[in-house]
Amino acid sequence: MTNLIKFTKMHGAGNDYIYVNTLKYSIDHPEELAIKWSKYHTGIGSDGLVLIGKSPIADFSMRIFNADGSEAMMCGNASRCIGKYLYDNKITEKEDITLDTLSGIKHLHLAVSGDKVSKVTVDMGSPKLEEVLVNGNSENLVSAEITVNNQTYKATAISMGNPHLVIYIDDIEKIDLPVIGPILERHPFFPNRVNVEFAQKIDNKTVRMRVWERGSGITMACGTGACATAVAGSIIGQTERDVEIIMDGGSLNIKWDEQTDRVFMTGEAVTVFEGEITL
Ligand SMILES: N[C@H](CCC[C@H](N)C(=O)O)C(=O)O
Repeated sequence: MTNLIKFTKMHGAGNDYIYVNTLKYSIDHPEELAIKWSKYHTGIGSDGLVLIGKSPIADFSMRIFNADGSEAMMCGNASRCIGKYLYDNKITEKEDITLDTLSGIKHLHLAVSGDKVSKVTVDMGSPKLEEVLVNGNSENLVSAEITVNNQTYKATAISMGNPHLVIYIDDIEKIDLPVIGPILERHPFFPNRVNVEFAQKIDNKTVRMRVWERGSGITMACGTGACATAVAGSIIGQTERDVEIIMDGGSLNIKWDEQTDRVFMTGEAVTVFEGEITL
């Protein structure tokens, strides 16, 4: 029996995922499908697979699988796209939605124009300094030295529900991301691997950032990575708390609220196409 699954390809600032509504189509081996469907030549082509589902504690749930099949705890760009998916497809009429994720419940606020969502703001919660393992001891990295390929960088490790290593440098063009990204992703400090962001301050409110994502490699953008970049920039005194993060595929506004300690991410969400694929 063939089993046809309807999917939607969406992106946020160029970070593209395949979205499946599991309220209608059940998916029991997402790890395998994320690998197969993410391939650009033989699959649909994406940075990973996102499952939208129901939740006993929130309006909806999100699960996200990287292109290598590993499951991520949180995804900023996917959470915005889910807001658009739910509203544009008339699955909800709410403009404020709660989303159950592996890193807790996130709140989405939709900006609607006509009958479609144009932008989404996500309350990404409070950032934490990510604990890393240095010589067997748990430590925080704040502008701390990390050496790869005989080059020493100043790095800050932040958790936005998932782990990020943010490195501010003077000239982002000098970084050979395909070479250094995978080495840092698997640096011994991070036994569970890490998402890697290289950032260059343009001014106090603007940062250029490129990302190597754990499990997916170079992506055009990363929502949690943009949040981590803004938080790290503010902690090490490079930037203000309200910044524009410019990535290869577009930019996101990140506000780290002083009163509540919560990070708010705002940006676009775009539907690219819909299709059907056989399981
Ligand atoms: N692209 C996502 C993050 C995926 C994170 C994933 N690569 C991991 O933590 O393993 C974002 O927009 O936040």
